[in-house]
Amino acid sequence: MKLNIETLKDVDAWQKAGFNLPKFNLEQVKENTKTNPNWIHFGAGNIFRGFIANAQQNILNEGKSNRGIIVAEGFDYEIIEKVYKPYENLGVLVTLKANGNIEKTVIASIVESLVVDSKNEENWKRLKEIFINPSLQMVSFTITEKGYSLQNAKGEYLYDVLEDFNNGPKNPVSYIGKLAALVYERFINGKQPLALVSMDNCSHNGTRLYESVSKFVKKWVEKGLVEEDFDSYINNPKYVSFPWSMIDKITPRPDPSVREMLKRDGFEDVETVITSKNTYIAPFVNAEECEYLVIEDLFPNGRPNLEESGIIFTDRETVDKVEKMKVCTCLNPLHTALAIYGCLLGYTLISKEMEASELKKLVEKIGYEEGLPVVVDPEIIDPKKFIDEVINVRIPNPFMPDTPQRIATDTSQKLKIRFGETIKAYMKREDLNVMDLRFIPLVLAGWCRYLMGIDNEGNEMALSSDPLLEELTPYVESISLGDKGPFHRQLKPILSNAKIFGVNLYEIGLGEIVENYFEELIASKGAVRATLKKYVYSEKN
Ligand SMILES: NC(=O)C1=CN([C@@H]2O[C@H](COP(=O)(O)OP(=O)(O)OC[C@H]3O[C@@H](n4cnc5c(N)ncnc54)[C@H](O)[C@@H]3O)[C@@H](O)[C@H]2O)C=CC1
Ligand SMILES: O=P(O)(O)OC[C@H]1O[C@](O)(CO)[C@@H](O)[C@@H]1O
Repeated sequence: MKLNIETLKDVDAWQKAGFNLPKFNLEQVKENTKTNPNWIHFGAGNIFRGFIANAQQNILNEGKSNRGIIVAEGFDYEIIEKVYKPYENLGVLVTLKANGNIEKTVIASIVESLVVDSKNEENWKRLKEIFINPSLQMVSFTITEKGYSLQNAKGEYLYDVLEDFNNGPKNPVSYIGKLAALVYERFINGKQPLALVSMDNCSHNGTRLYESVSKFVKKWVEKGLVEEDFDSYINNPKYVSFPWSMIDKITPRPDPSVREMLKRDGFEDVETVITSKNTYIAPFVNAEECEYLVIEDLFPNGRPNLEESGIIFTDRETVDKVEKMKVCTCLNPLHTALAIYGCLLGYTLISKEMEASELKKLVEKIGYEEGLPVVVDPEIIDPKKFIDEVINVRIPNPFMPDTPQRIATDTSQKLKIRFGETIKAYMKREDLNVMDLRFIPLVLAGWCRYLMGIDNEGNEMALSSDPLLEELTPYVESISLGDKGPFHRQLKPILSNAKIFGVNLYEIGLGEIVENYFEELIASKGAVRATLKKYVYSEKN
């Protein structure tokens, strides 16, 4: 079976092969969207197809909407050329459920795909047409955290950004410059309202997007390249809003095992493309079943009725709390603990780690015993239920091809939020004592052990990319398995760095505890697992 609109007409063949098909009139929805678009999404990658487009498809299937989504790709044009156009914007979502069931759904809610390239006359003209249409309500984004940056790591403006600052909205080349130019079109064509909704995984994402867009607006106004009022338009939420959101659905890259399964089911269009910009994308997406999307309800021109597909609309404070609940306590600290110890113990699947009772116990201790007492409770989602689902359903899902090595990427940037917030909360609370924390320090010691680049068996181990590796690994490189402590001299520069942990661990008394764990973790080959077992099963704990 090939993936295109024509083959979908052979309903029997698809259904026999176990695929769910769209239950709406594709041509009609396409036509409605063309004339009255209400939603355009920037970032044509996996999470968009695996979560967001599926949400709209559910609503269309139930007859509760008559319009689809237009997708726009402004960074990696190859995605559109190789994975959207050849399949007429269709895709297959493979949902890998924790009970082993696999659901295959043909997604047809994306009705048009465009490259955001001001040199591509046809697409640029169409984008302008969409942006000036009063019916447009929402522009959403999944463009990674990098997508919002106007500067490089040294804090210098990128070349494309500087070009656009100087040239104004005429022929923009930078990502946010192109977006700002399209919003300007809307401004000069009737000042219609609009919501720009970041759905990326960064804290306070709406503000991140606002800051980038408003930088362009300010520069252009300063240089007299746009009407002065454009600034007030962008800064008035009655016209343009930048809601915050929290998104959660583990969506790994297209996996070879899923590709083989689809092939066996007779689906022919399975090849993964690795684009020259390093996007891993295929006509199918594989993802877990569980998903959360919580969006601040701030839509000056109305919004798509996504609540019909389980998406939660609420106030900004609640979005913030949900994000903190997930990132500081209920999901990401557990992920990072499994990433560090998983790499050290030679695992290549997160789910496999959960079969080792000492690792499962470790995350239970971190989540339930150390995290939950200080969790930020968003009220709309019960933290205990959320963490139960993470520990019992999501992370152990044996069908999810997710790896500790992927999650170990950039650990130095993640520890502050994932563990530092809990440490700080213990320090603030009178009824809690930071010195009672045992398992968070064990993870931090595990990370110092990880930085040695030697696994539990004493073999060299590749470290996942991280901007601080070059700075930190030299501190521990002279240490060998079996060395005796103290290791204060070597570990102090790491453990005292408040930029990494959110606090100087020595100042609060945890530095020495981490050092002691570290000494046990390097005692011999096999000491990593032995130390874990010793502490997670100890009576005291
Ligand atoms: N995959 C996942 O499990 C989850 C992803 N997310 C969020 O979605 C983002 C994208 O994830 P996927 O779609 O799965 O990744 P992907 O690799 O499939 O697609 C990445 C998308 O971002 C664009 N992009 C990459 N670098 C860019 C840049 N410098 N400027 C502008 N656009 C750029 C690409 O062109 C592509 O559209 C993540 O970074 C995260 O913020 C959120 C929750 C889960
Ligand atoms: O540790 P990282 O790299 O942020 O990845 C965490 C994973 O879990 C999630 O937070 C789940 O939504 C995803 O963003 C990602 O797949």
